[in-house]
Amino acid sequence: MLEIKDLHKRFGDVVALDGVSLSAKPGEVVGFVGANGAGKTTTMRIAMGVLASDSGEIVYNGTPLGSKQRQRFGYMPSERGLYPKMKVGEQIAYFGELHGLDKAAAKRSTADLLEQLNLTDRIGDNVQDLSLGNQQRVQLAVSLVHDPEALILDEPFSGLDPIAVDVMGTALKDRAAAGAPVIFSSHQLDLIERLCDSVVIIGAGKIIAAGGVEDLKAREVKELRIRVETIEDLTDALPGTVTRDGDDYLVEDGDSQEALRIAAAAGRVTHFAYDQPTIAEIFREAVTR
Ligand SMILES: Nc1ncnc2c1ncn2[C@@H]1O[C@H](COP(=O)(O)OP(=O)(O)OP(=O)(O)O)[C@@H](O)[C@H]1O
Repeated sequence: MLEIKDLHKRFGDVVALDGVSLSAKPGEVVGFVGANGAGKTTTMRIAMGVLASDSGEIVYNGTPLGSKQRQRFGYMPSERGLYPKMKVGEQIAYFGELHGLDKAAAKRSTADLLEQLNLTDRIGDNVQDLSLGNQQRVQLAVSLVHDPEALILDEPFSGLDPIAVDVMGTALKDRAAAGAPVIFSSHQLDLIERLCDSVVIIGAGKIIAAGGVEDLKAREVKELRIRVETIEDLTDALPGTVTRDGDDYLVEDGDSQEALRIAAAAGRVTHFAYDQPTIAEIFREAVTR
């Protein structure tokens, strides 16, 4: 388990982090979201030892995270960090060796990743000759080449086309399925909803909401949505405050069993469930609270 505990960080007068804590269990994919300047990059840099905190600690499997263990982590920094004039294959293998793989293992892992990321035919190209999206795939390969125990990725999906998003998403899910805790930041909340087990929302250096994706959604259920095959208008008949959304009835503050009885008496009920908010709605609600 990777635990980021009570981080504080100032840059001069700017309080960047004011008691930030979050954690990821083995196999858990955690989405880290927040407005621009909220503190995501600062948190991830501190977790990876690139930046020192003023206070707080990073704990991995019960003990403070040391540099040797960090070497076994995979990290995608926001500023990226590829050598533009180095060939794709050589570059990925080079980073593998830097993280402790022998030459043969680094080569093998590079070939596997290039295939997984649909980059095999670019193996001999200089990184600078690739599109930005493909450079990002190489960056992901660099962070995965040593079969990392944990992943910390700063906006790995920014600027990717939908196919590349799927490739990247699958790569992250595979790594989590192999037992790695995965934390990544993103502004693409639909992706967070699709890929993550948990979400942590940061606002102005503080955690403002956190929890399992399903739990967060269930906690803030909205209206009861009813679809019924009938030519009758049930707006006045249904209990509580009733509004229409297309052919659907949205019932707020009404007794659900009574609503079901009335709907079923009018016709065949084809949908009867509480609407759940999207992660994007939960985020907007949390940051404006
Ligand atoms: N090196 C630095 N020097 C001074 N201030 C900094 C530095 N790095 C970050 N900050 C400030 O710390 C705060 C948090 O920034 P951070 O980059 O962590 O936010 P973020 O959530 O990653 O934002 P974004 O979504 O825009 O990438 C901001 O107010 C930022 O201006």
